[in-house]
Amino acid sequence: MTCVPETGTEPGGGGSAVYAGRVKTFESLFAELSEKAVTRPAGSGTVAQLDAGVHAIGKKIVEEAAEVWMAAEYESDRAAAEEISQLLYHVQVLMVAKGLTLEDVYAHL
Ligand SMILES: N=c1c2ncn([C@@H]3O[C@H](COP(=O)(O)OP(=O)(O)OP(=O)(O)O)[C@@H](O)[C@H]3O)c2ncn1[C@@H]1O[C@H](COP(=O)(O)O)[C@@H](O)[C@H]1O
Repeated sequence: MTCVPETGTEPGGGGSAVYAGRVKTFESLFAELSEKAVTRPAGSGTVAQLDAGVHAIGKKIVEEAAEVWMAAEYESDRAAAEEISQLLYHVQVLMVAKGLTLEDVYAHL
C-alpha cells in the first residue's frame, strides 16, 4: 500500500504521525483494485496477480506475512510498516480474486 504523505513523521519516529496530504486508505485502495480488476489496465501488477489465481496470491500472502514478522522483530518500525502495507495489499488482491467485499470482512471484525 503506497501512502503519500506531504508532511509528517515516520512511523515509530517518536511523534504522532500527522499527515497533511493525501493518504491512501484501506478502503480507497480496495476501490482502486476492484476497478482495475474490471478495467484491466496494461502493466497492472494487480491484474497479473489476479490472473495468476488464488493459489499464487495465497503464497504471496504467506511470504509477506513472514516479512512482516521478521521486520517487526529485527528491523525498524518504518520497515515493519512498509511490510504491513504490502501484506494488506496482497490480502486485498485475494479478496478481489474471491469476490469478497469489505463488508463481508468487516462483518467479522
Ligand atoms: N500497494 C501496492 C503494493 N504493495 C505491494 N505490492 C506488490 O508487492 C511487491 C512487494 O513484494 P516484495 O517486497 O516481496 O518484492 P518482490 O519480491 O520484488 O516482489 P515480486 O517479485 O514478488 O513482485 C511489489 O513489487 C508489488 O508488486 C503492491 N502493488 C501495488 N500496490 C498498489 O496497488 C495499486 C494498483 O497497482 P497496479 O495494479 O500495479 O497498478 C497502486 O495504488 C499501487 O500503489
